[in-house]
Parts: sequence; C-alpha cells; structure tokens
Amino acid sequence: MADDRLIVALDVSTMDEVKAIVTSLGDAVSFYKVGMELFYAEGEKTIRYLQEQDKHVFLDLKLHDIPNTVAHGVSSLTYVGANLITIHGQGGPVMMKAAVQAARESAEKLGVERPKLLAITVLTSFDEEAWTATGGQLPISDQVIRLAKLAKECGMDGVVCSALEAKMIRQACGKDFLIVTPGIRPSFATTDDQKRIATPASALQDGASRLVIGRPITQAEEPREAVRLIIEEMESLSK
Ligand SMILES: O=C(O)c1cc(=O)[nH]c(=O)n1[C@@H]1O[C@H](COP(=O)(O)O)[C@@H](O)[C@H]1O
Repeated sequence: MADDRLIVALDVSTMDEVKAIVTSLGDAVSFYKVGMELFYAEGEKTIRYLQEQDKHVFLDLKLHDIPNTVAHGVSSLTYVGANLITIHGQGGPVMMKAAVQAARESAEKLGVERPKLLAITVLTSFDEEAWTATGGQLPISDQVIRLAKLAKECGMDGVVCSALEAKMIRQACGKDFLIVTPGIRPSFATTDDQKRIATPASALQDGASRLVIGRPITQAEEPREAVRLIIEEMESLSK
C-alpha cells in the first residue's frame, strides 16, 4: 500500500507519459507532484486526471512576483484544486501574507478545501558556491531557517527545503509545520543536478513531513521496484 509521505515528481511533458507512470505505479503511490514542465504543456487536465485516480496533488509552480500578482495567481490555483502549492519565500512577507489571504478567501468563496501553501527556501540544487555567486550573504542553512520562520509568521503552512535543514526547521517551527524535502537520493540512485541531498530514511528521521522524488523513480528501469525499495528505506529507520 502507498506511503503518502512519498510524493513522486511527474517531470514529464505529456499526458501519455503521466498515464504510463501513474498506471505502472498503481496503488504503490498516492501523491504526485505536477511541476512547470507538465503544467505548462498540458495544463489543468493533469490535475483532473490525478484526482480521478484518487491521487493527492502537489502543484509546484513556484510563484514569485509582486504581492498582487501572486495573490491573484494563488486564487486561480485554488480553483484548480491542488492539495499543496508553492510560492517563493524570497517574495517576502507582504507577498506571502497576500497569498495566504487569497487562498483562504477564494477557497471560502468556492466552498473547497484551501490548498496548503509552501514557501520555497533555497533550492536543493544550490551549494554554497553557487549561492554566494547570486549574492547570498548568509550561509545557506541560515538563510533557509530565516525564510522558514518568516513563512510561519506569515501564515504559510510549511516550506520546501533540503532534508539537511529539516531538523533545525522542525525545532524552530514546531511539529505541525510542513517540511517537504526534494533532493532525496535513495542508496541506488545518482545525484543528477541536486547538491544538498539526503537519503529517504535520514530525511524522515530529521523531521521531514514528505519526500519529493522524481528521476530515481520515473527514470528507473522498473519504477514500481524503485518505489518499493524507497519505501523500504523510508520505513527502515523512520519508525
Ligand atoms: O519545489 C520543489 O519541488 C523543488 C524544490 C527544490 O529545492 N528542489 C527540487 O528538486 N524541487 C523539485 O523536486 C523534484 C526533484 O526531482 P528529482 O531530482 O528528479 O528527484 C523536481 O521536480 C524539482 O523541481
């Protein structure tokens, strides 16, 4: 049966590929992430399809703009009906508060459940060198914790960060704050373009609520077997 702490990233661009992955994983996976590659190509029907298959949906479009634009973007996404959506924490407190208010108001108006809002902190593809090159002044972990606390103060439901930062965020932001960690690499997988990585078991041990995993599953020769191995790793140390 599925472990809903695992979110599989559908980083593909056609409905045919989506259907092939979702069909082959069957009841082993209950939560999927739709990102920009898929949503820009196929739009809302990706969400509808996953809902028809009784799957939870994380719609990861990483909104980042002025508060008014992001608030209206969030209202539109509330209508789409995803369970989780992402906005950039770097958009700042006014933007995050406007997003939270927009999600609440539009969900009330539509009579639907409000999507949970996650703040992107520092992408897991950053290492210190690349981070400094963008002008980052604080070490990455300090920047992540700063954004996590700010996101919480603004009423956001949680953050996306590396599992390497999960422990300190759990301590600082409490047990109900969602900590969603990509950059997860099970023992059998390659690193790809990820820099701040962790294994499934250590991520959960350090307090991650959910793990986002893409290529180690979707590009595996046997995706269902990859999921089985990952769930085994998740359950080996996390209980
Ligand atoms: O928001 C995300 O999901 C995200 C944030 C981040 O910091 N790092 C990151 O890798 N992601 C996403 O998580 C997924 C990771 O995919 P894999 O590297 O293939 O496991 C991709 O869909 C990324 O867009």
